[in-house]
Amino acid sequence: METEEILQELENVEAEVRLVQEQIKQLVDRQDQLYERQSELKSLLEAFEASRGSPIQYGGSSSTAVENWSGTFEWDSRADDVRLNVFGIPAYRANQQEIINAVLSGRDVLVIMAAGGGKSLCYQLPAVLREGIALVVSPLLSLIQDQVMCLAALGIPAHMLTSTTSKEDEKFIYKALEKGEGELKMLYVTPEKISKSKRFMSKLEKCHHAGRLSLISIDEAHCCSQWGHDFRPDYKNLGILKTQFPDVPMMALTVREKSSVGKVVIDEIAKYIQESYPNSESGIVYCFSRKECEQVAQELRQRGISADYYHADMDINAREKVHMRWHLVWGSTNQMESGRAGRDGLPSECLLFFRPADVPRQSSMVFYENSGLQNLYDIVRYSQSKKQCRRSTFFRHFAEPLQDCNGMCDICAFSYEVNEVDVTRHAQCIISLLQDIQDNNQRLTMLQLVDKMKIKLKEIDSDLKREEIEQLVLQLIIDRVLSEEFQHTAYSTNAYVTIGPLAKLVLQGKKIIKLEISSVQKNTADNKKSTKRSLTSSALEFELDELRKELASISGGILPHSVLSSQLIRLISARKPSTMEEASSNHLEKIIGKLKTGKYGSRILEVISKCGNSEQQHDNNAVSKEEQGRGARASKRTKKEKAVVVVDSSDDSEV
Ligand SMILES: Nc1ncnc2c1ncn2[C@@H]1O[C@H](COP(=O)(O)OP(=O)(O)OP(=O)(O)O)[C@@H](O)[C@H]1O
Ligand SMILES: [Mg+2]
Repeated sequence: METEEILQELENVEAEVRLVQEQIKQLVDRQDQLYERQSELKSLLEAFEASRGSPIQYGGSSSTAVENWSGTFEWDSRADDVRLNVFGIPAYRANQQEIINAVLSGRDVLVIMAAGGGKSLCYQLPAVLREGIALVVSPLLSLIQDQVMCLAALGIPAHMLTSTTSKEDEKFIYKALEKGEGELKMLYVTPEKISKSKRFMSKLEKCHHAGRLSLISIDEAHCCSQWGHDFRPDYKNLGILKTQFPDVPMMALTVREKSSVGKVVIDEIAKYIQESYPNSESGIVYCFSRKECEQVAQELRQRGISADYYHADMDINAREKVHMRWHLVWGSTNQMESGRAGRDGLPSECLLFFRPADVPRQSSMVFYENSGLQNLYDIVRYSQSKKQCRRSTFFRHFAEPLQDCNGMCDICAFSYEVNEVDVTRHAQCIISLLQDIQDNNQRLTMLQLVDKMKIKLKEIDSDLKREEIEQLVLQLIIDRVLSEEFQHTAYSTNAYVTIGPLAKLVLQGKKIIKLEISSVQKNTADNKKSTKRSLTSSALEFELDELRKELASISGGILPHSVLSSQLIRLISARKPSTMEEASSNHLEKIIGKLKTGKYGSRILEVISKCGNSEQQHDNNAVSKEEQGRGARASKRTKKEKAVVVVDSSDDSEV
């Protein structure tokens, strides 16, 4: 062989070695990811077993014994006292007490709870009750600051050790860890601190060695998943904490995607059917998919409603059987054509359950249809509107002469108090966030964008609720400030949110964005009292909201919801306590606890009495509004004679 030939072949062989090495690296990475996903799925299964109370058999071994954490424990009264009188929280939400009991019993706990579900209390309350210092790992500075400020406002000595911590604070913290000097109950760090700072880890070891490390909590634990959009490499190294401190109870907390058929919606539908149609009238309910039909029909049967499902995948005999027995049938269809009820000309009722999170599911199915997206966005505008009479929208859409609605739609029948809130700066925030994401060649689905905005909006001191952020993103899409972009994968089509043609006008302040927010729950027509309460409470709620903003700024810049949560505002408005302490059964301390009563009680009572005086005024208005609404509803309800159709939408081909 000539030298050239040898050299040539050597070059080819080396090039191939490099290629094979690259492929091996990719396969090893892929293997890591798969191992990661495997352990995630196993822990999700265990959590699911725990929540169902029965082990799930699958390929791997699984036999999780589920202890009963909702029993009584020696710390119950202390925990109740701290929950009410320190955190100002009147009652536990679902699963919180069980989680807290498991942690206080020294167990490691994986908490999978919906966004806004109340995960923080699950580690903050045990931290207060246990001796020593609780360590909390959280991925975002803004989240850490928010929690440390809230805790400080409650008198709980909490500190953060991050890149922004001053030398002096750092010294104080290290002394508290190492020697137990100074007041430190909760220490918040970012995952980087654990994986990069040897000095910190040595202090933490000394703290543990002295028996002062009470609890370790990993918040936003989904950041350890390489599959998620929030993946944080430093989260992958947090396992070191369990290795180093095996006897310290450890919690990982994350957010479960809301189930495709929310339990809350099912409860609402069941309640509506049982209350509105108690005499077993028949009706049809349309769902988004065949799977949801089966799911929801089953859920309703569990609530005592005789329901069955009916869709194109069933064989003809099964369909025939269900059709003959028709009482309440779930049809699978698309949601957009709601309102097919009453085609026989008789009075009927139609209920459309709409939530913004449904839209990406729909848009990824219709985007390639001729004017599919436009039709969908028209329905979204119709569903989101809190001011536009629903029937007039239909008349206009079908170019029919406008007729008087006479209270036949919810907008005309119930008097919402709708505020048009200027959310231009929120919109600008969303656009710049998307700009950053796109500059990093990333993309966000609507729900991922909402998750990120929830955190970001706290920085601009906005307490827009999650559903209002979802509503805003949708409105920006409809107004072409944002757009949807679709990408096919092997299994599905994903809808992403990108910057739209009119974004620039918003950034330049040339386009104002307003959001319709109904500040008053629609006042049910059940009785004058509830109308009075809802109208009066709207004024009282508004005043209390103003008060919490004022008190928050006085108390050193904590966030308004740390002074009074929206739920506490609603409770106070509903109960209108007249005294602070035990003088009467309905006293403020019972609602917001000792600490908040001591700090804010007199101001709150002042606002209640001020609003109470103007209540008379509201009464008169409320009664007259109620009479009008009641009259309209009366005429509508008497008109309903026969079968009820509770329709989510319709598609003849499948029913
Ligand atoms: N049992 C309760 N009753 C009333 N309010 C509660 C309760 N538990 C928590 N909260 C309040 O609910 C709000 C959300 O709680 P928290 O921030 O802990 O939710 P989260 O589950 O961490 O949400 P996210 O997933 O968005 O981080 C807070 O204002 C908190 O004070
Ligand atoms: Mg949280």
